[in-house]
Amino acid sequence: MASLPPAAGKRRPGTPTPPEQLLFGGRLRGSWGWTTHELARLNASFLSILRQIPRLFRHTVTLAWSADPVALVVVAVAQLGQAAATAFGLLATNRVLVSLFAAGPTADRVRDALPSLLWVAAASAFAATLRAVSFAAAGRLGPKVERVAGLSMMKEVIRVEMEHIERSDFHAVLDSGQHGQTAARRLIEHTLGIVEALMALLAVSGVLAVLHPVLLPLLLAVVVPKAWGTVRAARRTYESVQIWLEHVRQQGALRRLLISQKAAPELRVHGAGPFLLDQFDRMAAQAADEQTRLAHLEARTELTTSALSGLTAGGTYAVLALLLTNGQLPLASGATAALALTSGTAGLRRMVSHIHHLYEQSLFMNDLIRAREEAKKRAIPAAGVPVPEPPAVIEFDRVSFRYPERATPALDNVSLTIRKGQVIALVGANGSGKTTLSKLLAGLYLPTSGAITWDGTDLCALRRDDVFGHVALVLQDFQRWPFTARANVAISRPEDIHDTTRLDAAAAYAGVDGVLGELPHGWDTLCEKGYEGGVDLSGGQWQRVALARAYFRDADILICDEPTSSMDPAAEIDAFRKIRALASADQTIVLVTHRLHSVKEADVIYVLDEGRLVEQGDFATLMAAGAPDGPDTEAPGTPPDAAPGSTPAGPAADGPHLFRRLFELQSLQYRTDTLDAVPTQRRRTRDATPDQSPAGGATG
Ligand SMILES: Nc1ncnc2c1ncn2[C@@H]1O[C@H](COP(=O)(O)OP(=O)(O)OP(=O)(O)O)[C@@H](O)[C@H]1O
Repeated sequence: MASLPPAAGKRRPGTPTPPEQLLFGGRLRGSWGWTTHELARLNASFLSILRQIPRLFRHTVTLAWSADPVALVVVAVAQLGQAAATAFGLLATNRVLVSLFAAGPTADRVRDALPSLLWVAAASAFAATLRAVSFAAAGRLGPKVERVAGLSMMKEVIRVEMEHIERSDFHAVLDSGQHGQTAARRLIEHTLGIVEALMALLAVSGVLAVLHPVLLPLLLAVVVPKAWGTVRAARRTYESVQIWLEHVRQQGALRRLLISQKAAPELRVHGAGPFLLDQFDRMAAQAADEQTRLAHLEARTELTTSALSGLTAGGTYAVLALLLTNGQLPLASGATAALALTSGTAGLRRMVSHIHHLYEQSLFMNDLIRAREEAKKRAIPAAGVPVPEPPAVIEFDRVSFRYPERATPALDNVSLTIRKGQVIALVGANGSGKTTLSKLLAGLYLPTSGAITWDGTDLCALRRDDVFGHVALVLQDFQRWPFTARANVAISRPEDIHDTTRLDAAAAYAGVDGVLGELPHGWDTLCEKGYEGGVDLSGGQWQRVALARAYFRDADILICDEPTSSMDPAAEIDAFRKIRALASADQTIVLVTHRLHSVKEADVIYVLDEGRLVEQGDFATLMAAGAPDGPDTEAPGTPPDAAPGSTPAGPAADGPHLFRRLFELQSLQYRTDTLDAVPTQRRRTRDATPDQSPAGGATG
């Protein structure tokens, strides 16, 4: 293992360490919106934080009220009661001391002090009971606030238009918002902490004011150095956390990779394991150095603040002594004041710390609110024209679509028609726009220009939930839900999740019944390796599960995007046969595929090229187009200079009559592969029997 780098020392923001630069190209900032808090937190002074307290306080109370008003009232009453009990307890303590310090025999003095002592005990028991009540109510409030805050955001997020979900700027806002969920709970904790400390402080201040007015500023004098120390240490820690944030993130990424199942083969065979471990070790050493640096600084600050605190406390007690010797304060009151000062300074210290944390958490909470509001603005409209029946005709009229942050359109002026019960095939080279077209058809995206109509009504005007209700999807990058087999299939129609008869039918349809039947817990087996009882499926088996899921949805329009790319040839033929069979049951099938042999039976094949629709027709028409003796069907998008009906010397994947060319290319490839396989086979046979080969005979 390579030697470790020298101690990291204090690191300037924005300077990546060598492993960060080597593996991640610098800092791993991504587009996480919450990184914007770095500056906010580093630049905010304690005074500016203090100024925001009323607003934060209002916000927290509103949130808590919406989560559990009863618990909030209980906490408030209990805290007021605690403050009153503390003040009463201190005054009763004062009376105890007055009795004890009075003249006369000790037995009499103790007897005199006894009733006040009982009041002290009662006040302390009352305060303890209220503390427990407040603690229990706050414990009830915290999770509820977290739930309300989280739900309020997620409820909006799951309805955001796809187009916005894919925008990096909006994603950053969502990412920030996620941190606000736990922040909501902490916000409550710190607000309650501040209230509790404030109440205690008010009680103590009241008592001190009653004893002697000069004692109040003394209370502040003791706590100021500690408050300064707390804020300084907290700010230093934040600064360090923020500056080293990416470092920690990268370390986390490396740690996950080192134990990842997916990375395991390359970690071993390519020797990536030791290399990454070395980088990880360097990063860990740098992080440890930073911790050491912080600990040293903290010790220094602690020493300084303790010294200052000691000095101010000394001064305070000197003033107290002066008051006592001058006779301005009775001895008993002096003792009570000492007790009150101790408890007051502890309360003040707690308050300073809570205020700082409250501010920090409020930044995250603000993000949650922003994410919620932004999501609401970008939501799929809930209203629209109802779509009770599946459409007889879906039309694309000069539809173009451009992804956000992309310069060129993914679909360019596409016009086509899909009729109920048809099998439609979308074909074309990689990136030609097939998946995009099928997502527009499903209502996931709306056209940038042009219109998609369902029986004459513009898709944009339809109630989108109804549109989705008529569609089932098997996407190329379908979700492998880390749930049970049951949930994986039934998630397309969750209301029927317990309908095992329908589940079995879906599994049989997709040809995955055998595999699922052998799972250790049947339908309730977890399809996620790495957890107890969890299993993993092969790529082809997962694809069948996705197909079963689409079947289980029982929708009128089935869109299958490369549904068989991981299946073996027999499974693929079987899957296509079954998918096509659905069309005869009045379902409309849209098949996106590169396997051109499997679209022979499609009613219409639409051929896309760089976002444009360049050909359309059934298989026979498309194959005949441009053939030497075939019809001279000029395809949409055929370049004007291309000679109609001309046949190039060999198959090529572009130019006019694209479908025929692609098909011939695939057939030729298949024939070449088959022919290549023969000599290979012969070679293998020959190698296996050297004695029959000439070489084998010569050496034998
Ligand atoms: N989510 C996205 N954001 C930005 N651009 C995208 C997105 N999805 C696709 N594209 C771009 O849009 C174009 C069309 O992509 P699309 O996935 O529709 O093609 P495709 O024909 O389905 O390709 P393939 O055969 O490889 O699946 C491509 O240039 C692609 O890079």
